[in-house]
Amino acid sequence: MMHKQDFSNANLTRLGTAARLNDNHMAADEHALQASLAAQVNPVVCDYDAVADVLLCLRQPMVLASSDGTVISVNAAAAELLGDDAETFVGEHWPSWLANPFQSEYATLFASAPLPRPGCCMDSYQHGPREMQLRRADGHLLSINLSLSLMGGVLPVFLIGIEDLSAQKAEIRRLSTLASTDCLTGLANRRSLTENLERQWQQCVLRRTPISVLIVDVDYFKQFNDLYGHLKGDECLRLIASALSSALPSNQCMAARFGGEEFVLVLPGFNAAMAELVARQVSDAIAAIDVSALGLPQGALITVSQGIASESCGQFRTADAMLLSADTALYRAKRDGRNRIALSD
Ligand SMILES: Nc1nc2c(ncn2[C@@H]2O[C@H](COP(=O)(O)OP(=O)(O)OP(=O)(O)O)[C@@H](O)[C@H]2O)c(=O)[nH]1
Repeated sequence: MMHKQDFSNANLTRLGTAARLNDNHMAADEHALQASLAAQVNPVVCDYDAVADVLLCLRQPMVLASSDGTVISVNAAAAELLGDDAETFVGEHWPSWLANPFQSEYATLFASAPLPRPGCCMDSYQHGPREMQLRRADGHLLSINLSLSLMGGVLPVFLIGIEDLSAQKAEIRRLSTLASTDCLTGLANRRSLTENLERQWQQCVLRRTPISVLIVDVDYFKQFNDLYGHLKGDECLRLIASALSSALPSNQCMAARFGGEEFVLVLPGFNAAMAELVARQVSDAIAAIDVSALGLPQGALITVSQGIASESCGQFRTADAMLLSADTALYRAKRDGRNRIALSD
């Protein structure tokens, strides 16, 4: 994975020594470039020995690299993050640790020129945290923030600060799942439904493809609760949710809990006839629920009523209008006796 450079000073973790050795071989124009660089960055000549010592003491993952990107020193925290002993990484070209596009960006920046190139934007060489991915020694990708600091002086070096973002990312994922999921059934919640429906609506209108919504409402659910108790009612809603998921015809379609004992299916690309077929599959999946698994007597029935509305040639001006029309159709299905499917006019 790592691109090892022939770094002849690899064992010279004392930067002062490295600086002196390199300094002897430096061409006159490189001196000139360094001088101009030092003037831009920090005119004070750095004590590299002290820098290296401080770096090793820091608890934050830090790497010290020469101006061509070769790693000179890795502290214990950085080694742990990279996934191997610190010495393993000395001599490597640090941009090779990164996933693209940052690997290419930094590799180009640091590979050819022994110094930061004159005229190149200084922000490329020193910047605050930038989010990217780093490949650990075991191949796993890690989300990180990388900060780059250029220390100008006799021999410019780079301090690379790394912050592991995995825990933060995992927490964001957890919270975002919580914010979009209905906690009882595990389906998408109403907030997520509203966002998804609006997005799908916009896309379908733009592509001139149909879109349908299906509202599914459990019949006589108050009676169910009264007869078998609220907890059984909760279990029943979970089984219904799983039946709805199983009836979804594609990954683009979504099942959500609208509220109470009401659910909505969003069917992008589906016209009225196709949506009706899905509604029939929903009825079949609900009829197939094993009531004995709920501890209900044989013969106990769970049924749903469904209302469908479809947009294919400008019937509705908004997604909400389509949803309202599906609700009106659902009301008709209830009024006409329940356990049936009604299409909007
Ligand atoms: N167990 C349980 N019951 C719920 C939940 N949310 C809503 N309900 C119940 O669902 C029932 C809905 O009753 P109604 O609106 O009268 O509807 P219904 O009895 O299904 O009658 P129709 O829809 O006309 O067939 C109420 O008794 C609510 O308490 C829930 O999360 N769990």
